[in-house]
Amino acid sequence: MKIAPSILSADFANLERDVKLVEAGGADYIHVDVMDGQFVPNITLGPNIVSALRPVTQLPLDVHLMITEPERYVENFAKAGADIIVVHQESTNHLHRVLQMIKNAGVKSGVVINPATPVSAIKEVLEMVDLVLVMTVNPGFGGQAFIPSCLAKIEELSELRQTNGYAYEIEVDGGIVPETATLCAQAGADVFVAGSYVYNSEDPNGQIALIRKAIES
Ligand SMILES: O=C(CO)[C@@H](O)[C@H](O)COP(=O)(O)O
Ligand SMILES: [Fe+2]
Repeated sequence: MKIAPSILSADFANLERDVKLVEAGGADYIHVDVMDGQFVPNITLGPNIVSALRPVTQLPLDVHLMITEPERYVENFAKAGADIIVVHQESTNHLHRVLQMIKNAGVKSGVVINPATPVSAIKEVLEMVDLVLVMTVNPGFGGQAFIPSCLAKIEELSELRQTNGYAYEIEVDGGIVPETATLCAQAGADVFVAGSYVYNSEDPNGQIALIRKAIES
């Protein structure tokens, strides 16, 4: 079970401090939300922030691309120091090609589906990815409420993994707090992204410990 704090809710004027803080508190990945103002109605950061963060942490950088036609930028993010690059099924006409590009760049690849997208839409690429991300909110913003209908997709992905011997991790992102993390863990999730729950607190590492307790109990 892994916890991936999302820096979307960190203090952008103190990113180094906020990344080092959660690393010391037992985070497993640093989740980096990249938004382009087109695929989603918000703009965040680009490869230059990933390269600035690379030397400040030993943790894998889990880069969630919410951008149209990610094939235009995956190589830039790989060069910047991303360890895992995750692309939306809905963002490209060439999902297989972009996943191959990520692999060829020497980086782990992930595919992500929005709440309205079924698992069947990514069936053909499940054997080639290292991670499948199930959005449990509509992408674009932190602090939204968890959408319970997404749990069935986590169960489906968990069953498909077991039946076919696939190797992907199942990550969940959006509205993760101890209660929803427990439901996702029961459904088969392994990686838990949490932004506002961790960073909108006086004690981010206390919040990480509470999620850890919920998913490991
Ligand atoms: O990808 C996204 C939002 O699009 C996330 O990674 C958010 O950062 C999650 O925020 P919380 O729901 O945990 O506040
Ligand atoms: Fe994300």
